[in-house]
Amino acid sequence: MGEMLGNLGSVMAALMFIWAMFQQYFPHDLRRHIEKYSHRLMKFFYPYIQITVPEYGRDHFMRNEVYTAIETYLSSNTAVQAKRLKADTAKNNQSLVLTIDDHEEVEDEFEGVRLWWASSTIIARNQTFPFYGQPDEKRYYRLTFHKKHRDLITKEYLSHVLREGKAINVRTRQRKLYTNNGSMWSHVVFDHPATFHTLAMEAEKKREMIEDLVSFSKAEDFYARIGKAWKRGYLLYGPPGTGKSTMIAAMANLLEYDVYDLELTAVKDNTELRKLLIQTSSKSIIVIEDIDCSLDLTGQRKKKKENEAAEEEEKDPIKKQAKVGDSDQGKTSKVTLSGLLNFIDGLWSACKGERLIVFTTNYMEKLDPALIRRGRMDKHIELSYCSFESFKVLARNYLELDSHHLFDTIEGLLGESRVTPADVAEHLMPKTSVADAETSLKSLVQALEMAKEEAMLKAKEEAKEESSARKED
Ligand SMILES: Nc1ncnc2c1ncn2[C@@H]1O[C@H](COP(=O)(O)OP(=O)(O)OP(=O)(O)O)[C@@H](O)[C@H]1O
Ligand SMILES: [Mg+2]
Repeated sequence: MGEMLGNLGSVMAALMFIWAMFQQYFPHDLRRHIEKYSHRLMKFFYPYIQITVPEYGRDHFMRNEVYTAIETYLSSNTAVQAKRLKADTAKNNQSLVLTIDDHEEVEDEFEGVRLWWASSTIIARNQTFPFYGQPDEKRYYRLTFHKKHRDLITKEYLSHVLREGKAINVRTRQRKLYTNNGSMWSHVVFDHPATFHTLAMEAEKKREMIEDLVSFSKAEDFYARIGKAWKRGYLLYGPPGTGKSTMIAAMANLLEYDVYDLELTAVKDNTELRKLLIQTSSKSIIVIEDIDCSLDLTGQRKKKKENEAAEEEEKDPIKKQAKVGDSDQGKTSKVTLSGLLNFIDGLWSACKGERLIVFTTNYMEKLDPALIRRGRMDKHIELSYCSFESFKVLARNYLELDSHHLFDTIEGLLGESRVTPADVAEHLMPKTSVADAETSLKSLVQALEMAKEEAMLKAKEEAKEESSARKED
């Protein structure tokens, strides 16, 4: 079949050449007639249908998504048949990707129906200046199948190929960590090793979190049905060193999402912020760390003052006249909380695809109520001081220990002191190459005893201050 198609291909190429000559030298009407009859003739003798998928879309800038999906599908399903393959490395990756080479043909089968894929190129010259234009290589895939299977192939097979290709692309892609520099994102490969397995947190809380994330990632139809954008907001709060950033990495690893670490202080104004958010891709987590520090939370108060001033100006026509021209600049000079929230709730939701948005803070109480009101951030997650359960996760990670005679002492001490998982992790980290688990645990016990004493002293002082304040009253 392949050979037959190959011969047919050469005949077609010859015909095309003759046709090009005709186009140049024959009058328009005659050309149209010949075109019509040649197509009819083709239909009669040639029982196959061909579908062509070019590498680049009409705008020539964006690589055709369908082409990419087909390329991936063919590399993993049928490339073994091809005798000539193209080898390339995946972007930023060491692994080798094999795709079928130009003018190579492979066969595929779908529900008992055979079909053929060929990869080809055409050299197109710049038509306006044929002598000066650079030859422009256009690559495309051509699918050939018998016309009696038209419905099966165009409806079911093609969507099967796209689905498969896209799924493989998602599985094998290198994930990225984006950071913003003004209104531009730049990225590095995201390679954080944190997982929910290594995250020190109560098992029940962890399970709930994983379920929430996984069901979100699978809920495309649900979100479409209820008419809500496929987005979910998390607010992670807790003291420094309790694992907020670590949890974000674990979330990204669990769902295989990219991470956009949005530094709001580097964003000039709400317009720039919108630009950045629109550029984010689907399957990503947008992170704003320390939201209380990076946002102009006084925005509202400032605005109020501005409004009062504006009212005064309204009353005073001379002042109003003087202000004309610069009134707009003041309003957009900074990213404001309302700018951020309006965009997240509003227009940005129209961007296709799933996205998580995560805010972190050390001070829940400092946050503007507008930010934490229910329905805005879907989930509030507290990461707190190290519990015994969390400690056990760390002991397993760092020391490969499930039990030890010091565990009971540690459990008691953890209940009476406030240390973060980061502090605990520091003591479990082997300091020398000969350090053993016993030494690490002993150093942790010492640290916990000190923390307990400090906590007791602090509590005493606070009680003293309180009683003296009461006496003064
Ligand atoms: N819950 C945890 N599980 C595992 N490791 C943790 C946890 N919390 C902290 N750590 C360890 O402590 C280090 C610091 O934690 P992390 O950066 O996640 O804290 P954070 O809550 O983001 O702090 P900050 O508020 O200062 O940003 C991590 O690199 C990790 O090794
Ligand atoms: Mg952090």
